[in-house]
Amino acid sequence: MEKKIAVLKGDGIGPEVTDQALKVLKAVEKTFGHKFHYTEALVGAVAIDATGNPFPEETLKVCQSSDAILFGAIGHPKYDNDPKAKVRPEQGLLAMRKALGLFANIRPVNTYKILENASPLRADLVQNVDFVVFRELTGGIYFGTRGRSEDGNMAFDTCTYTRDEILRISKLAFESARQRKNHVTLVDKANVLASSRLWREVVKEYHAANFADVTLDFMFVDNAAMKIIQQPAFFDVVLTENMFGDIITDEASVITGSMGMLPSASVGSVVGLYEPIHGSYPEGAGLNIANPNGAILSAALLLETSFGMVAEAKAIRAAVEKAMEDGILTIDIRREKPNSTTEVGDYVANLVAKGASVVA
Ligand SMILES: NC(=O)C1=CN([C@@H]2O[C@H](COP(=O)(O)OP(=O)(O)OC[C@H]3O[C@@H](n4cnc5c(N)ncnc54)[C@H](O)[C@@H]3O)[C@@H](O)[C@H]2O)C=CC1
Ligand SMILES: CC(C)CC(=O)C(=O)O
Ligand SMILES: [Mg+2]
Repeated sequence: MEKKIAVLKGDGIGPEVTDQALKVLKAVEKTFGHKFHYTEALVGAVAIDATGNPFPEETLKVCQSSDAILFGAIGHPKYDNDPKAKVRPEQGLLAMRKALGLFANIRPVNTYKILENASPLRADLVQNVDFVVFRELTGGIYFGTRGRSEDGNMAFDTCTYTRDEILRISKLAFESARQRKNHVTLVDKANVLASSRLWREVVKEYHAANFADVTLDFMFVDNAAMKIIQQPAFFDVVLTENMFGDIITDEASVITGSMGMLPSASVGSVVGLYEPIHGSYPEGAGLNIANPNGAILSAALLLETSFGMVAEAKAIRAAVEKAMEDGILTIDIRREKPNSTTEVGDYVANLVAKGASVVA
């Protein structure tokens, strides 16, 4: 049966990188004999401009009636630079995650031999880095009560978590560890925060009762930020709350050579959403310079996770790697004679179109 994909390109470089992922999905359709149906919908600043709402009802409906969602990025400097803006693109992103129940954001961090020299870290530290961050996505400080005093001199944000919110993502992280190196690190700030102490308590109990065969350790987030640079190969599965996961995955992305390389899958009970971890990179928008690999690899995650198309996902990943080995690299990776966003998309799509056997 024809699979339905909602396409939410968003703002800035979002449309440019999503277009490359779409090219690659179309190549998959051809090569593997599938038929996908794409429906575009608005989110972010473009949605505010068109409707006044960063996540319009119509977009929610499109998402709910799709089998998977491909998302670009949102965000625009006209809102970033206006602290008094009443409606912001980011509200659309958060509303979408909440409305679709996307409680787990899964961000794989793996390095490529060909990119070892693009990393700010020494090659010996980068080798064999392969970990995955399970970031809680619909709780914590991004969703807590916030406010500002009437005189404007005080502001607050609150971080809350419930036992159930911690349990459901912990289950996914431990299950993933069993398929990997059997090692989970809970990253928190339990020496200071009550919410982190609840995370520790719940994860410890849950581990002992259900996943005692998995190695579990605990690390304060400031230490984790250091360890990701000092010894990134230490990590296998990182389990953490919303804001810590947001911050440490941007940090981790540069180990691979560029922020533009990392894909992610957001899952819950309704429909999966797939997006590169980066934002709308406004300075790069319209210049055809952004690295589309994070978006393309997000399409691979979509096929694998939402459609169970493992060979197709493998073909995309192999094509991305082969393109880089063939020297097809955007300016974030190679400053001399870089390739454009569209050149990378065309090259990867071509490799996939040449046939699964060529690249798999
Ligand atoms: N999921 C989303 O839609 C996200 C949206 N944002 C929004 O994006 C806007 C810009 O935020 P920033 O903090 O500048 O984060 P950003 O992720 O957009 O860009 C940070 C830096 O990363 C690099 N970069 C990002 N994507 C790249 C790509 N595909 N290829 C090459 N280099 C890339 C660029 O050097 C850029 O200056 C803001 O409005 C922010 O709120 C930020 C993060 C996530
Ligand atoms: C609006 C932010 C929470 C988006 C972000 O930085 C992310 O999801 O990585
Ligand atoms: Mg982020």
